[in-house]
Amino acid sequence: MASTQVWAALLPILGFIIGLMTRGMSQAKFKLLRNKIAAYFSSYIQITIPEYGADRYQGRSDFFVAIEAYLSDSNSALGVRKLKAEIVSNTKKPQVSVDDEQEIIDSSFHGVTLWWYALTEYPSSNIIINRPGDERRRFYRVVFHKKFRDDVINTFLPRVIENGHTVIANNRQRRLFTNNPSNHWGPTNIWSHVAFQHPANFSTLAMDPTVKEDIINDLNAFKVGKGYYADVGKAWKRGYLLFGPPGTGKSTMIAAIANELGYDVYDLELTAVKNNSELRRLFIETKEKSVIVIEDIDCSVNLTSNRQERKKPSRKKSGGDSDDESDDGDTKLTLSGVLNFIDGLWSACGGERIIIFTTNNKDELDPALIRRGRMDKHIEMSYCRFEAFKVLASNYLKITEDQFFQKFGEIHQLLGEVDMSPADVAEHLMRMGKKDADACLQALVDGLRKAKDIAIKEKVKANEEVVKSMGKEVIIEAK
Ligand SMILES: Nc1ncnc2c1ncn2[C@@H]1O[C@H](COP(=O)(O)OP(=O)(O)OP(=O)(O)O)[C@@H](O)[C@H]1O
Ligand SMILES: [Mg+2]
Repeated sequence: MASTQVWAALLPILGFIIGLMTRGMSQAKFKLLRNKIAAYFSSYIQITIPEYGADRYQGRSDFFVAIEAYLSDSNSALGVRKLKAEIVSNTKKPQVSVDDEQEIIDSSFHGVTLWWYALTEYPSSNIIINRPGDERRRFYRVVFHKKFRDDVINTFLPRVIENGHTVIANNRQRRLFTNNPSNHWGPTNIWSHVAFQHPANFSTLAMDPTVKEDIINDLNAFKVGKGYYADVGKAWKRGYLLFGPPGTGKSTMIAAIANELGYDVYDLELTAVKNNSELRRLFIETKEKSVIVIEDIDCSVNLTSNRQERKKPSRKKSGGDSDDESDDGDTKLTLSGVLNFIDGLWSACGGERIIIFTTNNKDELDPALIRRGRMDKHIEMSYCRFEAFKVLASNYLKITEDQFFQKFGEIHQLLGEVDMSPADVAEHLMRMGKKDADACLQALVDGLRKAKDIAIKEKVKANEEVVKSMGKEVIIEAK
């Protein structure tokens, strides 16, 4: 009762103070102050996320940046009138975010109402300003009822961070990295990069449509598979082995995979890697959401013989071949180092990586390198058959089977008899110097006929040589 009387006496004084404080204040600022006071007296709590931590040199807080991205994309932000746009390095378009002093009402979390504020403070004390921007403190503040405290902290805020990261990933200019030889490493330039702008995608990739669909499903399941991988206790990564003759689309497929997933690409040149520890360091420096590629793995380094040499001595441990470091691992790149790279303990750091090997000679690879679990999916890129040709015809000439029924029939038959790579077929379909689509198709028919003649002649010659050598054997046996 006594406290009620005290409040009754204090309220007019409080009203007077608020009146004084808000005199001449803009409506937005008044709203902020009102909410601050409400939060203070009511059962609402607030969490503040500053742009920089105690050490400004560590850069902007990841949490702050994620909230900025989350709010720029959230439906709740649609009602906000004041936005700001900046060109941030490594982004494809201007990054739009909510401007300072704005209030956003967010009810995306099971209908719970949360209020977000984008705020800036200018410290009044005389501080020493070292860098432009140091004179102000920006932060986000989220206010909500205290009964949702645990849900907000344990579920909502982690979701905000995740959604924010997704928005940032979608807006960022993707990069193609390549490793520098170790004698060029400075403090940071272990990988160099350029913007990744390869136009390949799955709709323009010519291959068996069922295999293509299977790969797309596999990739999409991988992308959303974080929980699944955690449940089954596996690192969140997947290995693909692409094999097939030259010009069948292995490199094109890598670009299509990176574009499909929206990942960066790390093109790892093994010949520039001196030893196993260098390889491990390169791996640690890769970021998640990336495709790590080793092209022509059979030609890169002599990994097969390495393993065979190492099989002979008895020092091979019994626990498998991925975790034993050979003595020469400090001076050389060994198979053990590459196996560790793919699925050793280090490979689990970060997660969300696709590792791709390509080769023209799958049979020459060491089985340990490509066993399931390391290279989970083996994809054969084969010579161009009719289904693949139809995709190329549509890509290059914008034509379908109904328009050139007869020519398509002839090509169908020839592609069943002749092994021609999609790269060669594509070359015939290029319009360079040809009058129209019909001329391109005719060029392809001619090319296929010629390839067929050559193949027949080679077969006849090979048969003759077999007969000749058999004849020699018969004579030797008769002797
Ligand atoms: N399956 C395909 N679909 C669409 N285009 C293809 C396909 N295969 C090859 N091409 C075309 O041929 C060119 C060469 O293909 P790519 O470099 O992907 O072959 P590759 O299998 O990586 O060859 P290599 O084994 O020599 O590295 C590409 O630029 C692409 O235009
Ligand atoms: Mg290639």
